[in-house]
Amino acid sequence: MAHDTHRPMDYPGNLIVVAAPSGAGKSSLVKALQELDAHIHPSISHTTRAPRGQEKHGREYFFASESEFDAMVQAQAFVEWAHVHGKRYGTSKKAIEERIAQGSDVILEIDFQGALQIRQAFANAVLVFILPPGWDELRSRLERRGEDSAEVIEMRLKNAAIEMAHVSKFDFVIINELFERALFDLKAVVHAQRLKYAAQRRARADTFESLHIS
Ligand SMILES: Nc1ncnc2c1ncn2[C@@H]1O[C@H](COP(=O)(O)OP(=O)(O)OP(=O)(O)O)[C@@H](O)[C@H]1O
Ligand SMILES: Nc1nc2c(ncn2[C@@H]2O[C@H](COP(=O)(O)O)[C@@H](O)[C@H]2O)c(=O)[nH]1
Repeated sequence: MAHDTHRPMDYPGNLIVVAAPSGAGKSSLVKALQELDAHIHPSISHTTRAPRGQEKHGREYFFASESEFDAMVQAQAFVEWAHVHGKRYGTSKKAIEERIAQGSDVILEIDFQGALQIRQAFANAVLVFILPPGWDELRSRLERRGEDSAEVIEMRLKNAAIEMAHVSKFDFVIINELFERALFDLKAVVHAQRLKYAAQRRARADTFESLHIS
């Protein structure tokens, strides 16, 4: 939906994409991961939904009006964007490109549509899907969180079934039943991604060196 640019991914930083049905626990896991790992930086998305609770502009999201969001779409400012739960959400180029170009790892918490757009633009991004242990638990997490109306919770549960139908397109699936276990699994994915691409970048550097190309 966002754009059709395909680029070779040769930035020194890694992109980690985490998608999940609303309430599965991705924000909680990503926050815990960031506390353990100073090299991971969050991508702050833009959204047309209203702030809830203690959310602050520029911290959880950049809250945008429909016309501001339209202007960004027109200006091709997004690497991906999608309609999610009746609102629009998007990742700006600014949110990620500078960081990965400087060698930082950036983590995106986005829906499956956005995740698949990121894969088109950044072939080396790793896509992780977080599953809740079951429907009843997903509902009770949304209810216990207490941030959304009953109507919004129903819509999010309905959309969860659509999201879950795309799980096979992801590189890794983590079941967030025991929080610490799921966090351990997410850390393992990040480490594996770093090792994989560090090795590839080294191999490429060696190849260039042996060909005397700098
Ligand atoms: N393993 C877990 N066991 C029990 N509760 C959990 C677990 N993981 C997260 N939660 C709780 O479930 C609720 C939803 O979690 P969270 O807000 O992280 O979900 P989310 O996937 O980021 O949702 P959204 O996409 O709507 O932002 C929160 O109240 C959180 O504390
Ligand atoms: N495609 C994108 N999806 C996004 C982005 N940021 C968040 N999201 C998705 O929205 C839902 C709902 O979030 P909430 O904060 O309103 O609960 C979330 O589950 C993500 O899947 C984005 O930049 N692009």
